[in-house]
Amino acid sequence: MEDALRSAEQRLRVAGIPSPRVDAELLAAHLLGVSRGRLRALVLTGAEVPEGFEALVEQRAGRVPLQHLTGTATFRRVDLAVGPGVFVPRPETESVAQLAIDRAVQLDAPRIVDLGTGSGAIAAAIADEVPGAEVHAVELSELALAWAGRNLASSGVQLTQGDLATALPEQGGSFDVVVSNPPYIPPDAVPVDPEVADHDPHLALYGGGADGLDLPRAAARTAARLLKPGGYFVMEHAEVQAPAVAAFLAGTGSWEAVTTHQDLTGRDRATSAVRISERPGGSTTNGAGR
Ligand SMILES: C[S@@+](CC[C@H](N)C(=O)[O-])C[C@H]1O[C@@H](n2cnc3c(N)ncnc32)[C@H](O)[C@@H]1O
Repeated sequence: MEDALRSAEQRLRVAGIPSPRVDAELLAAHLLGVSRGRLRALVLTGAEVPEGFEALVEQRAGRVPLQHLTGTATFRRVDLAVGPGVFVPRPETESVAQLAIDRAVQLDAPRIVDLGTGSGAIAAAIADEVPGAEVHAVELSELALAWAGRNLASSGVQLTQGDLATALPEQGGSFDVVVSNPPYIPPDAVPVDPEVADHDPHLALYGGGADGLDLPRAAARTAARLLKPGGYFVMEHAEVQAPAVAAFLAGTGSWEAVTTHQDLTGRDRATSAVRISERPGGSTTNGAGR
């Protein structure tokens, strides 16, 4: 098998795959139904290359996402089924989920909503890691909803089809945490990687407006509507959008403690804020007596 893995690695390198050896091993492991660690042990024993391996390598060389070929994406501690029609969850979003989890675990029976849930990644991770949480997830796309339905079936997460701009109209002021990784790419910023440009749904990528921030602004408005005073909002965005996101949150008068957060590579990829309650006279308080 080592020879086949080497030639697959070479084929994938030429095709521009950033991690050719890892991808080759993961494809072989997928076909054999074993972990990558177990695959390495099998390689040492001289095991045969699995049937169908070259065909999968060719598809990967054609820049079909690895996760579409294996049918799985791992997000924090959960394995999610993914494929055509749904956004493949990204490692940087794990840090956004972490922020929501860190807040939620401090609360008794917190109510949390994930706006634009896609595969259900953030909602599933929160349900997995926050005992006693009531988790909701909202998604507009029929195709993504089907994947999320499958991934969230045994999680207890309440999945709703709807627009994040108008989501959960009966539940205003009742959530402790709102988390979102909304579409945020500006219309003129076409993704470079074919895996993204050709395989992630456009509905998952483009945020609307010249700056790509129409949907993030809508998510923030919805978060302000859904959160209790003192509730926590955290949202992913592009690095260059961090100042604009902080500015529009600070400018609404609905938020305090607006904070930019870095991902694991040190880039400004998320912003959080705490909901202030509105008093009749227009002044605000976070509900904590200040
Ligand atoms: C960038 S993807 C993130 C998916 C998932 N939360 C994740 O982090 O992997 C954005 C998601 O928002 C959904 N979406 C786009 N517009 C929406 C809208 N107006 N209302 C609700 N969901 C929307 C897309 O279909 C997509 O699943």
